[in-house]
This record gives sequence, C-alpha cells and structure tokens, in this order.
Amino acid sequence: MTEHSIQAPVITIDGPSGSGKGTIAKLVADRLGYALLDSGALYRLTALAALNADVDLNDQAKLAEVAANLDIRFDIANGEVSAVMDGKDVSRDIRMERVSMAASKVAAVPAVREALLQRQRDFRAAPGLVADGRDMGTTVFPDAPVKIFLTASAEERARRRYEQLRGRGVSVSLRDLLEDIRARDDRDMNRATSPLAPAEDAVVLDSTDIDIDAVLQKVLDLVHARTQ
Ligand SMILES: Nc1ncnc2c1ncn2[C@@H]1O[C@H](COP(=O)(O)OP(=O)(O)O)[C@@H](O)[C@H]1O
Ligand SMILES: Nc1ccn([C@H]2C[C@H](O)[C@@H](COP(=O)(O)OP(=O)(O)O)O2)c(=O)n1
Repeated sequence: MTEHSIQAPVITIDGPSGSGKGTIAKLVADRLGYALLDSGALYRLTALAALNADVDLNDQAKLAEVAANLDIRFDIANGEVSAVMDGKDVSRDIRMERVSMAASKVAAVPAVREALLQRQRDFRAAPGLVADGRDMGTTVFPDAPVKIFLTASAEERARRRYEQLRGRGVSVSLRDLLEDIRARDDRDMNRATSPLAPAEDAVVLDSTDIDIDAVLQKVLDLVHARTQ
C-alpha cells in the first residue's frame, strides 16, 4: 500500500476562469459532505495582500514572502464560505477585477506557488476533499482518484461572468470581460510552472452547452464510478 492510498480521497476540478469550477466544487462538496478548497482564493489573497502593501508585482522574492506569511482563514456560515485576512472579511475584495488580474500575475511566480503548496495539501481530511483550481490534478494532488477538467468557450465564460457581476450590481462591459478572460487564459496556460492543463488521467468536461445540474450529475456519476 502506498502512503497516499490511506489518505482521504480528493476530487480535483481544474479549468479556466468561468468554466464553473467553483460552483460545481461547492455542490459536489455539499452533496458528499466533503471539505472544500478554493485554491484560487489563496492566489487572490496573496495578490490582495501584495497590493495592500504596495509590493511591486515584479518582485518575486517579496511576493513569495507575502504568500508564506499570509494570516488567513476560511469561515463557513449558512453554507457560505468567507475569506478572512488579518481578521477582516475580504471575500468581496478578492473578487474585484484588479485583484483577479494581479492574482493571475502572482500565480505565475514559482516561489509563490511553492510557498502555497503545503497550505493547500493541508486541506486534505476525512471523509474527503473537493479542490478546485488550475493545477489540483497535476501538481497539488497528483494521486487524486477523481480528476475533472472543466472547460467552456471563452465567449460563454465571459457571458457567465457578465451575468454574475451584473447580478451583484457591478457594471462592466462584456467586451472588456472577454479580453480579460483571454489575457488570463493566456497567462495561466503559458506559464512555466504548473500551467493550466488537464492531468493525463483527468476527464475533460465541456460545459458550454450544458447547465449546472447536468454538469453536477456527470461529475457525481464519475465520482461513484471511480470511488466504488
Ligand atoms: N454549466 C453552466 N451553465 C451556465 N452557467 C454556469 C454553468 N456553470 C457555472 N455557471 C455560472 O457561471 C458563473 C461562473 O461560475 P464559477 O463557478 O464562478 O466559475 P469558475 O470557478 O470556474 O471561475 C457563475 O455565475 C455560475 O453560476
Ligand atoms: N490552483 C490555482 C488556482 C488559481 N490560480 C490562478 C489563476 C487565476 O488567474 C487566479 C485566480 O483563480 P480563481 O480560480 O479564483 O479564478 P476564477 O474564479 O477561475 O476566475 O489564480 C492558479 O494559478 N492555480
């Protein structure tokens, strides 16, 4: 028996921005009673901390120091997860577009990824974990029994983000969002360390034309098939 085979199972959900990872990860975790790791939030928190401290986003050593020293926790109340940094709820702040852009830059720094690696693995606990991000199946939990790579066309992902932001009363242009999504895709897919890519043993699911319930059902079917 390997060391990993006695650990709690992990379901990894990787994919580009707006493909539905966060939504599906939360639903699967609720359904199975598993813990949830939103790994993107860690990169967003690092970005926010760096912006707040006026750290130059090109200073890799400083960024790694910021990542290693984050004082953060995730609180759960009424089924909603909030991100708390230095004792303050920053859940809304980390979703701002300028933080999203900074997060994608910060996430390209190898020393930042290294600094956050163990923090992510520490989320693994019984009865299991659902982890969403870009490299959950490739780098952070390579031994996960269930790996999903969720995609959708850039246009559909921009449309979803547009609706999501409008629903929150944020006014944005669909064209700007599509440009942002393409810029982030490019950076996430072409960086040297842990680029966005499906693991060899991942199942690729394209959600462009299927709704959330249908995606959830496909993922749950796969979980049952792989963990029986
Ligand atoms: N299959 C789907 N069809 C339509 N809308 C979806 C689908 N999956 C997710 N969404 C919506 O798209 C938006 C972005 O989803 P989210 O889970 O935040 O994506 P990600 O975590 O991959 O960035 C949310 O408003 C969500 O409700
Ligand atoms: N495991 C991860 C998770 C996120 N990232 C990067 C990629 C993104 O640009 C930022 C923010 O990720 P997040 O998943 O919150 O972003 P989206 O909700 O998909 O727009 O962090 C990463 O490099 N590796």
